[in-house]
Amino acid sequence: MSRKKLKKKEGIARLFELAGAKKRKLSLACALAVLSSGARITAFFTIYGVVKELLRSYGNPSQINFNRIIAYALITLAGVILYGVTSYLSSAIAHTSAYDLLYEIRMTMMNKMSRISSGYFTGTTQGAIKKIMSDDVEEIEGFVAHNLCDLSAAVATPLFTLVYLFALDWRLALVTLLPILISVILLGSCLKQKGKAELQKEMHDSMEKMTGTIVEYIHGMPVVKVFNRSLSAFKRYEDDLNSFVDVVDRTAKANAIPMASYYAFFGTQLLFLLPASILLMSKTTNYVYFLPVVLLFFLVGPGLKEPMESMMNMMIMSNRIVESVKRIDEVLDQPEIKSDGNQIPSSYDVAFEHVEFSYTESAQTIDDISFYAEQGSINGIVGPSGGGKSTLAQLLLRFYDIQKGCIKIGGIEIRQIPIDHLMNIISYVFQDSVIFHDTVENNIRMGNTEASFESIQEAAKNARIDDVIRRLPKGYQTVVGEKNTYLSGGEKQRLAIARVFLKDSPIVILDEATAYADAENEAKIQEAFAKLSKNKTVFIIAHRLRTIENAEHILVLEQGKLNGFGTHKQLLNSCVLYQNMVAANERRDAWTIRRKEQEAI
Ligand SMILES: Nc1ncnc2c1ncn2[C@@H]1O[C@H](COP(=O)(O)OP(=O)(O)OP(=O)(O)O)[C@@H](O)[C@H]1O
Repeated sequence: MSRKKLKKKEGIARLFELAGAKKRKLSLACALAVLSSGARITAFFTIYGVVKELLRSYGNPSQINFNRIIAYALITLAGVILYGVTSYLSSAIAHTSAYDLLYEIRMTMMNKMSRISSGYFTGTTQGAIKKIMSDDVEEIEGFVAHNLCDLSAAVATPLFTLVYLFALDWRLALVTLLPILISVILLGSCLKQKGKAELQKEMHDSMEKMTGTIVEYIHGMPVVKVFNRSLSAFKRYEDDLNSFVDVVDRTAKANAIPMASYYAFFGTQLLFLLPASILLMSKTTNYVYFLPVVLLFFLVGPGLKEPMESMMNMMIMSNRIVESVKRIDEVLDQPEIKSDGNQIPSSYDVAFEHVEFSYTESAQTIDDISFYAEQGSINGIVGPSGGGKSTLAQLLLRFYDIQKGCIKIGGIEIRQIPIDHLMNIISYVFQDSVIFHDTVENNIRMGNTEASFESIQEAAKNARIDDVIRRLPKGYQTVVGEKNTYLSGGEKQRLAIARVFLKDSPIVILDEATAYADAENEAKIQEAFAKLSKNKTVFIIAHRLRTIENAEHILVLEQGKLNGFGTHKQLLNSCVLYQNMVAANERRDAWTIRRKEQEAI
């Protein structure tokens, strides 16, 4: 499917496109629904045939053609059976297709999200994505499972009926159609009303905002509790809820008059049919032909109300899913991080050449940075908070694309390296390691899905976490976060280091965590990391300068600029900022020692 082609389609047409290979199944369900609607109305016409036959032989029963009546009875029976079978099959296929579609859309979106720039996933978009992935996709699933086939049937039933009625008597058919036409025009004007699409969009925006606030409220619950801000945090949710109620209220008001007139006209066929039939009857000479026709119109005319009504409801529903499909497309249309070439580096030295990057137009986060790190070297990145350390490291992984300069690995510009390969040759241990709600084994296996259990254990031993895992209730099969099996921050980081051992990539980035700085854990992380660093190009974002004293190079970053570059010794002689940082570190260590001495007295 070409993206160009996808962009042109909207609503139901786009839904079929999203269904991919499953769209044939979906079309089959709709075709069966149309067939079932045809079968459903057969009885009306066979009854008409029987009445006509009986009237033709009125006063002379011997003239009745019983074979014809039996044929009508058999057609009616066949219609009933066909209706039962086709409507069952249509509903069953629609339900399975709906779940297939749900799966397809969610997988396409998950896939897409793994290729979108990290810059897209800010606080606000997280709530929106949650709404799209759950609410909008569910709405589409509901529409496909319950409404799409009904819509096909609702269109087909009145269509079949009207064609037949026109064939019988075009004048009465026109009279039957008149109130329906008036209602449809009223409803059409209601749906196409100026500002209707905006109102629909406003409703979705408002729901998105509400979901975002709930997600943020739940994520921030510990902070809310500690600062006793439950009421004010809840107030924001209440405000969002109120604006949602306001949009719903305005939508209801905008619909009130057209919808009321629509319902008033709908189903008034008898009002029109009665005078028209009396008029036509007064002019006919052939009662035997005309009476069953009038009877059929009286029988079928008001019956048109039900399928037409569901058709209108379906149209309103399909109008709603247009917005849901649009929102899914907004995510699917996000630009992807793509590689411009297919070059594979054969060595793993890293070079930054006049690199510039900013998140926003107002501030330069990385400002003209150049440095060279040899293959197998250990490189510390230090500097005041907010200086751009994490950003610099993330640029190597193309979490964001730089605006000026270039970054090379093994002499190849990283844009020229296939993105999957780039991810394979770099490992990143984040400050706050993300551990998934899964077994410990599977959490480590993320580093290499093909790995044997023995190599997973080996990686855990190297990361100094094997003993902790063994103490868990089910060892490596324990699901993290379930039944009170939690890991501490430091343990989580060691589990993340185990992943990196298993991945065994030639370039490693460690974002050192300050939060888990107890002596025992720090020593364990250092031990694990020293082992991991052998023969790899390593970047350590360090908060404790001790960690990187022996590094080949230390980059000192301040407000996005490279303030100093060299070894610990070189920087002590040449970089004032580094000297100050070392002095501050020493004061902190001395204070810690003094405090320990006081505690010991
Ligand atoms: N996703 C983002 N969008 C906009 N600005 C951001 C984003 N992430 C970071 N920044 C800003 O970029 C600057 C550098 O942040 P970065 O996290 O790289 O600094 P850091 O040196 O790693 O800080 P710390 O030592 O506190 O972790 C900061 O001013 C920060 O506010």
